[in-house]
Amino acid sequence: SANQKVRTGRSGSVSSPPVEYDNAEKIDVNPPKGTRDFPPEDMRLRNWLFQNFREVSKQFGFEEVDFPVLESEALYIRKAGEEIRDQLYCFEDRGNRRVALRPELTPSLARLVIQKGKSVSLPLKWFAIGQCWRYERMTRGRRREHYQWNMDIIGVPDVTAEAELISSIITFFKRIGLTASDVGFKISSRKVLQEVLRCYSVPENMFGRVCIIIDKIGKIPMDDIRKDLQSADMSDVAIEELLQVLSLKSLAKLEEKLGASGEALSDLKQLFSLAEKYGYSEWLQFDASIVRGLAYYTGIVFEGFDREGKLRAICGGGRYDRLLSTFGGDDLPACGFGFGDAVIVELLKERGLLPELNLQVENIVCSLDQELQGAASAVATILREKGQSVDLVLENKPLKWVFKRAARINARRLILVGNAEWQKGMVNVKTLSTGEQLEIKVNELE
Ligand SMILES: CC(=O)Nc1cnc2ccccc2c1
Repeated sequence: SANQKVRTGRSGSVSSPPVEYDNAEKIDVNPPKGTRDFPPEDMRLRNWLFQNFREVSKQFGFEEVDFPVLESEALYIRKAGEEIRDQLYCFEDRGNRRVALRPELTPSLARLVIQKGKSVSLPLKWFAIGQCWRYERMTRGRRREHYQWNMDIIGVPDVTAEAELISSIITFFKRIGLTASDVGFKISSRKVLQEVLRCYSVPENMFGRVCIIIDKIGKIPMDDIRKDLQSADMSDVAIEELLQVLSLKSLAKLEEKLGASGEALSDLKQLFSLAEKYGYSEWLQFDASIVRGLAYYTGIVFEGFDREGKLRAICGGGRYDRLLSTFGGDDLPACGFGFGDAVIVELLKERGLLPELNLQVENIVCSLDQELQGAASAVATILREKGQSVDLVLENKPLKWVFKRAARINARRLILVGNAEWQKGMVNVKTLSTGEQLEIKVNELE
């Protein structure tokens, strides 16, 4: 804008020092493209969602962890052609470091596990709720940030860990009113893919890339999928065989295809039998086409979906036994999931399950004349020290205004501090729902 003195700072990608804004111009009061504010009513819903995430995590014995939203870009540079890489919110900071706003939480968790090294006893059961970022050309008008709930188990090689993680998500779904007829989980294992690729002697280092290509099935035309697979050194025969295996929806059919000896089948059989014991079999189905879009998964993968098929995946996760060594650490068996804050809210809206969350203040306290303002604040303090919430009227307002505010903030009681009563050490307490009015000694307020 005219008032903005553009400094002839250094050009290029190095982030330039802030420019001077002359605030005579009106600033844009909307948040940056693709981001959201959380005014009170939205913040109540977000807090309700996160409270449920937290309580389930606690119920499963997980400890909360957190990491910086800003990480070294190096954490996310994987060469498998992931979408998350194309959309990395990365830049060079003023110390010329390549940094990125985190697109996911798992790499930070892996970094912290390596940093903690031998000083932590396994298994680790950690959870985090954090804002994640992507930089998309706004042509797609999609959001550039969302919050993710992550739960990870580090140090357990068996599928008992995956079974426990799925159980925690089902517990969450049940808490917010969703049942197995609303949502389900598609389960597979990347070892299915691995066993097929080995049959056709596709080099191991193509594994991550092939997974990312397969994850695009249903999102881009099949011809492009085939072309991408050819560019990943796969023969046409191997491609057709792979696509055939990926269309399988029963473990019996998979066994016919791969034989009973592979790890893929034994992992899946064990997981489905554990599901039986947990009592959540009806929530799961085998679906060989599920690979998930992150290169580092190595075993079981799963995603939560809405059975009406209108929405994108609700959550997703899997085993990633090799991630730590890609950061130079010693490998540890690991599995986890990410659960975003967007699709779940769309689903709850669809199902009419959004909770009614109103501001609720117990008391509104106001003085009936100027010189009693101090008395009113003393009454507010007494109530607060008893653990009650108080909205103290801070200006000299007419009673009509006070009643209107009391209704808007949904106060249970109106406490009026008036001269005559105050002389007797009393206040006037009005229960707003019934209109009942009492004179009560200040020190008998509860
Ligand atoms: C539906 C939605 O908001 N998705 C979303 C929004 N922001 C992200 C940011 C980083 C990574 C994934 C993201 C995914």
